[in-house]
Amino acid sequence: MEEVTKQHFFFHDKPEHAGERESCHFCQLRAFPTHKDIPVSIVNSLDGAVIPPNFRFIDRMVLGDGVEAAEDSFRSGCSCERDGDCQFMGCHCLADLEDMENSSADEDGYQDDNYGANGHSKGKRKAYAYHSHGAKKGLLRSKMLNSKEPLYECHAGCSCSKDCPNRVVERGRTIPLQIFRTPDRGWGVHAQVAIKKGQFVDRYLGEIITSAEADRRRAASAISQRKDVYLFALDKFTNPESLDPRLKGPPLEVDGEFLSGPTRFINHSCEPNLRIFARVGDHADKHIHDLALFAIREIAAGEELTFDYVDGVTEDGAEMERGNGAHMAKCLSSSTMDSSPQSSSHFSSSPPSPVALTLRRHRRDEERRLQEQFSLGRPLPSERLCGNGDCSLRCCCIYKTSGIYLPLYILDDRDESEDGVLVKDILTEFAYLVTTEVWPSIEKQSDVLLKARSIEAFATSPPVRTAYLSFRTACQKNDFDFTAESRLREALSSTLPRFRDLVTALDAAEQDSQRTEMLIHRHLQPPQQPDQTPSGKRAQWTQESCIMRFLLTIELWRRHGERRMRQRNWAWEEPWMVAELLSAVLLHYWLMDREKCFTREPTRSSEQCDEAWQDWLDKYPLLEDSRRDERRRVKSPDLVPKPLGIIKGLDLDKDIGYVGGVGTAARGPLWRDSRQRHYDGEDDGDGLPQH
Ligand SMILES: C[S@@+](CC[C@H](N)C(=O)[O-])C[C@H]1O[C@@H](n2cnc3c(N)ncnc32)[C@H](O)[C@@H]1O
Repeated sequence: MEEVTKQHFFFHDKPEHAGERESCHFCQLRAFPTHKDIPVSIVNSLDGAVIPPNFRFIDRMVLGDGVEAAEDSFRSGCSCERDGDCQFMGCHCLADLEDMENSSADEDGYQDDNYGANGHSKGKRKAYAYHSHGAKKGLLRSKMLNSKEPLYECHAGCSCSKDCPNRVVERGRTIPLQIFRTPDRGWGVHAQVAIKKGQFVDRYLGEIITSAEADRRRAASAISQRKDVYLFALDKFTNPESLDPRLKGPPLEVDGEFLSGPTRFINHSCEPNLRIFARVGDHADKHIHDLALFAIREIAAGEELTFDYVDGVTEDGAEMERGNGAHMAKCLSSSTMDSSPQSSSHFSSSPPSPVALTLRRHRRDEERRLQEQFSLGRPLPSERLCGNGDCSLRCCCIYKTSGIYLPLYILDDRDESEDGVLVKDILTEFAYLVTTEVWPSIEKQSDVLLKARSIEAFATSPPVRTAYLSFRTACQKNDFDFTAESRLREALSSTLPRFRDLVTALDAAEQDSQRTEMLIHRHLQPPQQPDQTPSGKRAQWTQESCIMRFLLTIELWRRHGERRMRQRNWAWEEPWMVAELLSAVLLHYWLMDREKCFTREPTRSSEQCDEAWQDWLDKYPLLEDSRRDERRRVKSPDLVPKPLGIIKGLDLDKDIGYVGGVGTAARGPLWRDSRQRHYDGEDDGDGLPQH
């Protein structure tokens, strides 16, 4: 404290610091209630520069004209009985969190208290972002540090106490900070105490202004590029499809140039030690979310604090893995490197504002690209499997591949299977053989190719991959033993009749949205099983319900694609055919998985999902409504699959994969029955073979 006061006098003593005396930044800082215990100090031992006289320190966000917080009637908080309950999925504040289905442990070796070593749930699922006990208590978990997920915290509207473990940002800065004069980059910030990896440092404060006002200020600024480094868009939840008009965009921005806290003086680095996170308290205020800075590694006392102003987004719009060499090269090349010996090599010597401008452009391009994806058949994030856009059930949100419902993993193809067979050939061959099995009546080779191509497009699409990962996770969590192929075949074969009936029921309910929604919800969720609980029931997955969920999920996606003319060849005529084909897809994925054809990549950002969609849309362009166009497109060389049998050395039925249909163990696949009936001229009434 004493030292801080000396620095204060150091400033004020000299005549050239008259400006500081007049605006007295230090008086402002001293006025903060926290100043005694966790002061912010200002020190300049290099030159006569003072903090700009028109700058004012603030300790909370200031709402500019036209910016409003949510009305009280929209506010809500959790009603957890004990503070400890605010760490679990049941806490209302965590309701928007991605379901950490696959994530009971993170790379810190962190394991949920309520999960056994094998990851089986013993009770409630822990979901909040911070470590809850031990030396790391209150620090952000590594899983979060590496992600771009927002932080959802408890807040004033909650029933928990101020000591609730999920109020880290709300409790505020705990580290004394010092604004100091750097030799080459104006002011910078350091702490005279060590900071732990995952520790909250402070919020980036400023005036929250409308996007129009931000544009006006940019234009008015003599050097508008410079202005950009103080403006941060609050766009974490911006979504053109949002039902909330405040989140549709363009987003509000925080201007820290004239009103801000000490973090406004933190410089940019390509090798930062801090990262900025969106933090939400009351969900009604997502449009004015906080920007919270956390340490992403251990920081020594006195080390300058820095963050990457563009956080890994490069000029060409790609998001690169942090710490990766390419990211570093791009980050550095976007500004001139200062090679002077006294400056550390990771600081660029010129302001990174051109990158910030590029980022803005990149965001606009990104939005355009997304709109194009939606127009080509990617489902809108607002679409739900059950068809009700207001439905908030997690199971209905598989199309939402950004924000809080970003899948935790992406299923990617390896180049080769364990036995050295090209994975892309396996999928192409699968689609081709299924086509010739199921539709033997298609005679023209070009029509067979077209049909096969559409089956391949369906089977390799992102929603089918996501559904398979959920299936696999559920099987593992519930100890369903499908290690023997025969077991999965048996389970599939006994599920088929019910699934076929469900498809028939969905067809019948086509005009009745309520009944459709009810049918879908019933089959996407675990069924209720008798139990000792007070209600006498407990939701519990069974083998059959897991299979039903997979089949129904991809069936709804098939219907979606068909409706949107994504692939009109996804019209598969009859319920039994749908049931058989979708079962064949599941069995095929399972077999390919067993042969190590896939990798499971942790999702780092929504851009990764966008990429997966883009790859798929590029590979399977939208078929136009006219046959003529389909033919023309399918003739393009990269669209024509290899003709049957030319994939040398690959015999799917024997080596890997599966094309034979599921049906019943005794009678074989349903399509064989149907073909038989077709040849015999037989008709068994409903056109369905009996199981
Ligand atoms: C948000 S301010 C940071 C505080 C600033 N140094 C100051 O004195 O006010 C951003 C400005 O700091 C400077 N700056 C930040 N990081 C820099 C870096 N790595 N190299 C050079 N200048 C940097 C640029 O002038 C930039 O416009």
